Amino acid sequence: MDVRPVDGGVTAGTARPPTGEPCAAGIDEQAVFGGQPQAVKTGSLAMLRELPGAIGQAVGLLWTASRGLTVTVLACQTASAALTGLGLLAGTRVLTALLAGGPTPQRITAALPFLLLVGILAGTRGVLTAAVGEARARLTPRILRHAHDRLYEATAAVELAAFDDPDWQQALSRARQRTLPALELAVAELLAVVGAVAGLLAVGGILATLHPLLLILLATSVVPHTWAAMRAARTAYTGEIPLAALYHRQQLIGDLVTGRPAAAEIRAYRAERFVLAEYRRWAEAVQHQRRRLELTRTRTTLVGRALGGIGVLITLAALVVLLNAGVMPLAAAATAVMAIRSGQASFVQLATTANRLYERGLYIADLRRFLADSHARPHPPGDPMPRDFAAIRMDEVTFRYPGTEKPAVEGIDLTLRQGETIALVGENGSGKTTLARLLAGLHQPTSGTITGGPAMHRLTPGDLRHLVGLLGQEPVRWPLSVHDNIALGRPVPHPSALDQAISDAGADEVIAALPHGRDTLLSRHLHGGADLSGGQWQRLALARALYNAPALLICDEPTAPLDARAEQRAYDAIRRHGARHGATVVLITHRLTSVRHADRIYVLDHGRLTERGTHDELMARNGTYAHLYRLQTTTRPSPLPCPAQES
Ligand SMILES: Nc1ncnc2c1ncn2[C@@H]1O[C@H](COP(=O)(O)OP(=O)(O)OP(=O)(O)O)[C@@H](O)[C@H]1O
Repeated sequence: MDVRPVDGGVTAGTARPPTGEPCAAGIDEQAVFGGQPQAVKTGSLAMLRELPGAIGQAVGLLWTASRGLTVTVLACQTASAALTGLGLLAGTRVLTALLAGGPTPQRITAALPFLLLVGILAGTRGVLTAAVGEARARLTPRILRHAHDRLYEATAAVELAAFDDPDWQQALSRARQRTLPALELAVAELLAVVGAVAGLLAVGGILATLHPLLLILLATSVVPHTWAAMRAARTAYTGEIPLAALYHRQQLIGDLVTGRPAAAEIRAYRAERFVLAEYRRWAEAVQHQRRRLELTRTRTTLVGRALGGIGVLITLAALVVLLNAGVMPLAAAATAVMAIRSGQASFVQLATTANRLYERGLYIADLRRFLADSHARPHPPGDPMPRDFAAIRMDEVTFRYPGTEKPAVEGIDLTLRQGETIALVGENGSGKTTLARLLAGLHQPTSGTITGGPAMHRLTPGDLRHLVGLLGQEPVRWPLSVHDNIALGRPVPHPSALDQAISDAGADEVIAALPHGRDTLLSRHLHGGADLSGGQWQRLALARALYNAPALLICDEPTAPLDARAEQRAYDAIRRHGARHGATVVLITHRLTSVRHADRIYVLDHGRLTERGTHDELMARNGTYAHLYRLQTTTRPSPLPCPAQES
């Protein structure tokens, strides 16, 4: 029994593709295919055991998509196979009539009704096949839509921490890349399995009626074909795991070569030859793997066909013996030959498609596991918080990202009062963004408590949207209209909210220059769309953060891409927002001249709060803050006047 992985990786022991040859020169297979995949049994016995479950899953999917169409499609497929059997029986009657004694016109006349029946059966079968095709064409998009819906719904509802969990990320990528395409194929394969089983039953019935020995002859002739078909299908599946991983790498590089984001840098660094060489390396590995798979498949099929030929010879010889012995009439023998050939085709179809359907079942089970895992990690719901809050208090808060040992922030004690402006400063990686996300309730502490504030675990997502505005370092560039980029589907808090947010953020100048104003689509990939510079996007993002008049405004490096005038205007807007709405502002920036008038400044070092106080207190203390501040103000001039200096 084979034990194979199914999640895009292979175990160290099975890292090599099926032939056991190396993957391709210069490619580290372990690095490509992954580390600790989950092993799944895909041997023949396992397949036979698990197949009913896989069929049940596929039928369940069809049933969910449409009960009526499911019944139609399965009934038509079964009826179509039954008609094949009836056609064979009618054919026997035609042959019997034609081979009987008497004048030819009389024999033809006797055969005519059966000939007509053969024609009618063939025609009806054609209609049923068309009906199956039609029902399938209507079912498949429904199934895909349903599965996509559930995947996106579960992903949108999952807690933020899941995105930092490599296991969840891998499961998501597997579900998107492999399960969804597999669903479409599973529908076709389920129908093929049903058709093959019904066809086999019909053929088996006919052969048993003609002579029970014919059933054994059928089995003799199909075993080699069936073995080859199953083996080829399994080879394809196991070989596609490394192939998918290699193809993914090829695509990543291919996207860099053909995509706009990397185009300038590739040219500036003269990296054209390097990226092309890298692309070719992966493309060659993909080609190599494909060739190997094809070779194995061809060899297996050849062996199967050769052995199948021997089986057919044995069958024919046995039929001749039966004829000679007078056990079977000639017409029955001719029908037996046709029935055996039809049975062979059904067997091979059954072996191939059942094997594939089982494999699709593995992918579908992946999706189910992913959905279950995602549903187990929802945005924690809770009691709605009042729109205003008196304070947010953190006690001994520690947070570790999933799969990491070292805490990103550790032992944080901090109280943030309504209407205050605080600043988080510290070197790269010291934990500022993580702490801000904890304050916003986007992460839950690994240990310690956050109370009194708009922590997401105590709020529904809808409540949170009223409380927190988040202006990040790299705001999302939604390929939507300017209006939607700012409002993001949130209800209008007051009639002039949009105008005010746009004007406060300095986005009015940006919008004025766009061809369709607020209706302009912001993506050059869309017809009639426009794109913005980094600073212009940032102004829209500030408008997005201010739009809903949040009680807690978190600004993480809000002005890095802005020009001096826009930076000044942005800080003015943030300050004005705090004053107008009594909002609390958390400011994260490396430009220390911008934070000196904050109510309190917190200094983070390796995830711990090491200093806290006003600018003057921290300067007097002469610690890290004072050192960093002097470094900035003495070695290079401040890029702009401190916004607070003006007020
Ligand atoms: N998604 C993540 N998964 C694992 N570790 C992370 C993740 N994001 C951040 N970290 C780690 O957490 C620590 C704190 O990161 P954080 O982004 O909070 O720092 P920061 O002070 O905001 O840095 P910067 O000034 O560079 O923006 C860093 O050591 C970082 O490597």
